[in-house]
Amino acid sequence: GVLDSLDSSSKISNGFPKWESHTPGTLTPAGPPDATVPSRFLACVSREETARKLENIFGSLGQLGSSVEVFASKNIEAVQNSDVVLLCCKPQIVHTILSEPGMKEALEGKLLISILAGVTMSQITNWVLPSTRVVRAMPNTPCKIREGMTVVSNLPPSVHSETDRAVILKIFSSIGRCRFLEEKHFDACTALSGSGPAFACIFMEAMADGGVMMGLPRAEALELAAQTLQGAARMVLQGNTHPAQLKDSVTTPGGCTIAGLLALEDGRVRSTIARGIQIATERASELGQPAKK
Ligand SMILES: NC(=O)C1=CN([C@@H]2O[C@H](COP(=O)(O)OP(=O)(O)OC[C@H]3O[C@@H](n4cnc5c(N)ncnc54)[C@H](OP(=O)(O)O)[C@@H]3O)[C@@H](O)[C@H]2O)C=CC1
Ligand SMILES: O=C(O)[C@@H]1CCC=N1
Repeated sequence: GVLDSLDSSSKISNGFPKWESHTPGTLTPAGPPDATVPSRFLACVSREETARKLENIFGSLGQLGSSVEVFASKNIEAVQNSDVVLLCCKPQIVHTILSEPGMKEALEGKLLISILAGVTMSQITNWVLPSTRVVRAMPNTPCKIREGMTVVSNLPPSVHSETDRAVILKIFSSIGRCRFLEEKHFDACTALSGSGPAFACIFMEAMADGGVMMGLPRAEALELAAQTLQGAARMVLQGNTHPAQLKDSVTTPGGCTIAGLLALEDGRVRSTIARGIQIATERASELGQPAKK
């Protein structure tokens, strides 16, 4: 089911929020119609060429794909015909898009969800009319296979209805996990889960390289590395197990795991990774902001 109990007030034990088991759903309604499940999707791009590409992709998706209409350079028309608008352009051009003549009016009274890194709610709120309900979300690329992690900014009850919350959860928990957090954490979330797949892939590639160095064929080395990372991650998420516990349970006294762990620690692996998140967070905070002189 959806993770609607996972707001910032969820209980923490042993450093872990209490996770509910979560099977990502789909946006295709089963049973009676549900007002919180979008039934029509309008995808906006700027170029005809991209529009054709998207049409081919959606065309190959069968029933779900056929509910998507692609618009090239027709943002106003698409927004006029929508209840919920997902803003997914590059941070540098958001102001241009929101300043298109007629855009403010087209967005009046609507839910506007921005996935832009670094662009704050207050910036977006300043570019739209007061009746537009602005929300920030930070998804990541595993959303493509419904294994995403999306963080959504907390919804103040004075602005958002239960329907907004339900719509947001339907959208993002259909493509992975979804959690609400305060906006002040967004740059860190952008670095950790938004950029995180890239960091995880570097680690995965390095593990595979180590296997190749020791004579494993490349393809098998990569399979072993990827499935091992997936398995460890699932043990953490499904078992509410702390990574340190998992690590200790693999580590036989005097065995090979501790030998490998010490070599990694000599390379300052943990502080290097943690600093990577710190630097990416700092960079995220600069995106969508005026360039410093
Ligand atoms: N990549 C990631 O993992 C994540 C990215 N984000 C955020 O998502 C956003 C998009 O990033 P990314 O997907 O990499 O960027 P892309 O360049 O791949 O996508 C941007 C899209 O915006 C369209 N576009 C550009 N100008 C306009 C316009 N004037 N009107 C309508 N559509 C337009 C482009 O269409 P066309 O190709 O036709 O020009 C393109 O389809 C960024 O703000 C980023 O911060 C957030 C979370 C994760
Ligand atoms: O690198 C970026 O700016 C975007 C935001 C999060 C992931 N990619």
